[in-house]
Amino acid sequence: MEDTKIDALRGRIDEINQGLLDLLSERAQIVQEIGFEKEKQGVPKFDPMREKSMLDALVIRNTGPFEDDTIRHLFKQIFQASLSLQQTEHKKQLLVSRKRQQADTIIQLGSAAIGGSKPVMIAGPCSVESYKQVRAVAAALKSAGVTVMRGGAFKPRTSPYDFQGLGLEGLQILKEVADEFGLQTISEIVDPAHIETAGQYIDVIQIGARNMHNFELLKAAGEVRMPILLKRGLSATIDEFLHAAEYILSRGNTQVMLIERGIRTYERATRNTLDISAVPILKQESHLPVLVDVTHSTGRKDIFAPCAKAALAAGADGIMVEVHPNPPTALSDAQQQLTIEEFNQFYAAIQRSGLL
Ligand SMILES: O=C(O)C(=O)C[C@]1(C(=O)O)C=C[C@@H](O)C=C1
Repeated sequence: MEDTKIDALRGRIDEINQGLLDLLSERAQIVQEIGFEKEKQGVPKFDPMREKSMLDALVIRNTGPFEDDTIRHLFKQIFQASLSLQQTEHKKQLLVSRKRQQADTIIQLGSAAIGGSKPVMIAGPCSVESYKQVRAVAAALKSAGVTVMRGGAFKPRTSPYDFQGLGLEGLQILKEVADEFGLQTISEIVDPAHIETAGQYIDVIQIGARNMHNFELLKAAGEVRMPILLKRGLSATIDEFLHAAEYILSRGNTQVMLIERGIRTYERATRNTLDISAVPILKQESHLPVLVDVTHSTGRKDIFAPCAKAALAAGADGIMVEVHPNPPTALSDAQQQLTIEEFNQFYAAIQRSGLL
């Protein structure tokens, strides 16, 4: 007898659930429309004042049996779900989003197609120190078959007393050596005023981890029509990283490569923590090429090779590593740069793995 009563009540609850679901879905569609409108007008999605006035109106009309606080809590959940619906829609609209562009972006750098079917190796000294030093690395890369060289001319360092780079002279050295060996070059630019002129000397502008949130620099990088290598900020979430890339694409420069370089965590066994999961997530969420910098993420030569293999196995489009003819004398990152011989061994090990 009792069971029949519960069954009947449950039957009514099932009907109410259906009614609530229909209403929630209808509400969600309206929320999406508001979201599109806000997107067009550039208005923030979250509107705490509107939420507060809705909650106040609801508790005034609340006749129980739920407490006012419970009503507030339940509706706050609905608002939160609505907000994240608007944000998911917003993400799909991003130019960097895989939802917006299915096909992989491929960046042609001489003979290397970054983001194409074959991953690439990018190597070079941390800092450009002299013509002789860069030339020695370039010759080694050339004979190993590596065609893209990195080298820092402007060096944003933690301490203002550390070597700050050769600046323009460093870019000139890179150009001279790249022309001689037929290499493509990547170098960091830190000042929006240098973005225009960088194209005369280098093939790819790098925006460093410390500048990932420098929006004026990102905007300037969006104005040029040359490839940009954007490093993930030290404490940047994947979402923030993608939005930084969006700044560049939104200005019309679609040639952007992302590079995971380790994030700051409590772990001290490595210089930073290589966020390997960022690789497949970025590949899923975005059509842009994704590279991994094994030098800065780990800071440990002894684990470069396994970490590079892990990155490639996770879907990375390339690896970046630092090489110096004589690391102990290097003006920056002396501890973590490979000698030319170590680089050759490292590169051979990666090639033997069949991942590159
Ligand atoms: O009214 C809005 O502006 C909405 O975006 C809708 C809505 C809601 O779910 O009612 C969603 C998020 C905002 O924080 C406020 C309200």
